[in-house]
Amino acid sequence: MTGARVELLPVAPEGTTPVGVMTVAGSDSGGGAGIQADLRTFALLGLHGCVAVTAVTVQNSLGVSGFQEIEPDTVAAQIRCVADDIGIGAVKTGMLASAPIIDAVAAQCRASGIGRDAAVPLVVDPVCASMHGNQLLADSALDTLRDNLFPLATVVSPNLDEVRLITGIDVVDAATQRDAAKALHDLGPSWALVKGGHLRSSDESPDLLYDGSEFVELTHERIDTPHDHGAGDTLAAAITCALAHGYTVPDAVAFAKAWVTRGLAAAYPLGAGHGPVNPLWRVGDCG
Ligand SMILES: Nc1ncnc2c1ncn2[C@@H]1O[C@H](COP(=O)(O)OP(=O)(O)O)[C@@H](O)[C@H]1O
Ligand SMILES: Cc1ncc(COP(=O)(O)OP(=O)(O)O)c(N)n1
Repeated sequence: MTGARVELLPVAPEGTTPVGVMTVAGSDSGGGAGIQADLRTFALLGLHGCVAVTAVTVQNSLGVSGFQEIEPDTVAAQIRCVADDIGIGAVKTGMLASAPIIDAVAAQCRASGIGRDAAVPLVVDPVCASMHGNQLLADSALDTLRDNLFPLATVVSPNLDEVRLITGIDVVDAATQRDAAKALHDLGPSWALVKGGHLRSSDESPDLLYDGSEFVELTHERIDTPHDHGAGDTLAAAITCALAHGYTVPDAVAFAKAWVTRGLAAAYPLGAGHGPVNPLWRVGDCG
């Protein structure tokens, strides 16, 4: 399957330093989601990707069979040492696993000038579970996520399962998607993005962005594929790249939506389960 042409981000000339971005997320041993998906998108969009590992998952195309968390101080130290030396244009969070890790990340973001009211935009993708339903965030961490991290975010990007856990709203149509965007925005981020990938009732995959006054509807045709592992990570990683290049949030999300749709059109089977969204089409495009 081939996809539509996608607008790309500026690439630094050889030998010059690309714009830097950071992901604060878990490792996926199967390479489909988490840090591995983020770094693929960062690299293929021409950015320098830095990493703060929060957890190491034992995962393949069939699901997550376990994970080991990283010490909260070590997570914060990774952010600090990168921010102090390399500098970053935007930061994304993914799997944060526990309340102590969220607290450490939020405190370090405040200290390093990362967040909605600071110089460096923060994209919070509130990963709660894998696509197979394996839990990736402790239940006890939901309050911490809502109270300590959401108010720091430039944009939050939950899927519909995460919306239900965070706001209690069951999104089933455009009206409830708006209700959810308002409830998420009330938690403090500059923008709330309610992803509609799990709304399977139409030929489209409608996402809704809201900043407290303006709703922006972003929709693309639904790609008919079971290989959508890492779609949320890929979208949030591309938003992060575009923000680092100075895009506004609506423009960054529109760019990222086109990027993830193209990756879904190029998705490939892997193992016995769900294959990943595939930004590797870019490699062929370059050749
Ligand atoms: N089959 C699909 N076709 C087109 N876009 C999709 C499809 N599935 C998901 N998306 C898009 O991919 C992004 C991630 O979507 P979603 O599946 O809702 O989140 P998550 O991967 O976090 O569960 C969103 O922009 C969504 O609209
Ligand atoms: C380490 C890690 N981070 C995030 C995820 C979530 O990805 P996925 O299972 O594809 O679910 P979506 O959020 O994309 O629906 C993961 N599995 N592992």
